[in-house]
Amino acid sequence: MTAKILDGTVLAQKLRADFKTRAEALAARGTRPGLAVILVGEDHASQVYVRNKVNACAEAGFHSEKISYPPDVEPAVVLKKIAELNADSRIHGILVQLPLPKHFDSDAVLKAISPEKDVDGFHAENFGALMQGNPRFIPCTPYGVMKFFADAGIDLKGKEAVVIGRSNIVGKPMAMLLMQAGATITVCHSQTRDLLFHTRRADILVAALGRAQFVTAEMVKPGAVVIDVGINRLPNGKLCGDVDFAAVSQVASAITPVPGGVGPMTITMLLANTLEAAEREAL
Ligand SMILES: Nc1nc2c(c(=O)[nH]1)N[C@@H](CN(C=O)c1ccc(C(=O)N[C@@H](CCC(=O)O)C(=O)O)cc1)CN2
Repeated sequence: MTAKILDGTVLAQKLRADFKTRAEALAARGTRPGLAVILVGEDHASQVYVRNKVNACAEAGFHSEKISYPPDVEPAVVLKKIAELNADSRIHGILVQLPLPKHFDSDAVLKAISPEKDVDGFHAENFGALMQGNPRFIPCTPYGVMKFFADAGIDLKGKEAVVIGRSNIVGKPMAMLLMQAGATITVCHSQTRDLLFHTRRADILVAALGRAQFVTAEMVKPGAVVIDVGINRLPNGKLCGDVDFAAVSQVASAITPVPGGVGPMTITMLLANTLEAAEREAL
C-alpha cells in the first residue's frame, strides 16, 4: 500500500484564499483583522515561524504587528505590552511565540492575554471551554489536523485514535477534539508501558512527541491514517517529522509529510482564529 499524501500546503492555499475574501468583506465594513505577535529571544526556529505568521497576515490582507524582545527582557515589560495590546482596537488576536525563556512563567503570560484575543487558544479560560466542547478558539495545530480529516472525508466516529504526546499545545487539545468527533482516544507519553500495543491498534495515529523519525512502520496498523506533528532537524540539516515517512507511507492509507503537512496548517488556522475574532467584534 502507498499512502495518500495529505498535503498541507495545498489545503492551506485553499483555506487562505477564502480567508482573504472574508477579510476584504470585513475591511469594506471598516474592520481589518489585526494580529500582534510577541517574540522573546533569538531562537532561530521561532524567528522563522514568527516571520511566516507576519507574511501570511500580509498575504491575507490582515494588519499585523511583530514585537520583539531580547532574551533577558523582564517579564513585566512583556506583560505591560500585552495589557496595551488587549486595549488596542486594531488588534483582534495576540500571541506570544513559545517557548519563552526559562525566567518566564509561561502560564502567567498566557493568562495575561485577553481571552477574546487569545487566538492560540492557550488561555486557561479558552482551554477549559474547549474541554467542555464549547470552544472560543481551537489551538492552531490540532485545529489544522482536524481540517485534514474534514478535507479528506475521514470519518472519525468509532475510530481508535492514538495520540503520542501530551503537551498543552498539541497532545491534550488534539485528544479532546478527536474524542468530540466520535473517536475513542488513547494518549501515550514517556511513561506509557507498551507503546507498540497502543500504536498498532490505532486507526488514526497522531505523532507529537518531538523525536525524529520515532514512529516506524512496525508501529503502524496497515491502513491507518498517520498525522505527523513533529518538526526535527537531522544532523545533515534536513527537516523531518516524528514519523519515518518513507517506511510508514508503505503501510498507512494516508499520511502528512514534513515539511509541507501540519506546519503550514498551523499558521493557516492562526489566520482563521484571527479572522473569527475580528468578525465577532464587528458583529
Ligand atoms: N504561540 C505558539 N507557539 C508555538 C506554536 C503555536 O501554535 N503557538 N507552535 C509551534 C511552532 N509553530 C507555530 O508557532 C510552527 C511550527 C512549524 C510551522 C511550519 O510551517 N513548518 C514548516 C517547516 C518550516 C521550517 O522550514 O522550519 C513545515 O512543517 O512545512 C509553522 C508553525 C511551537 N510554538
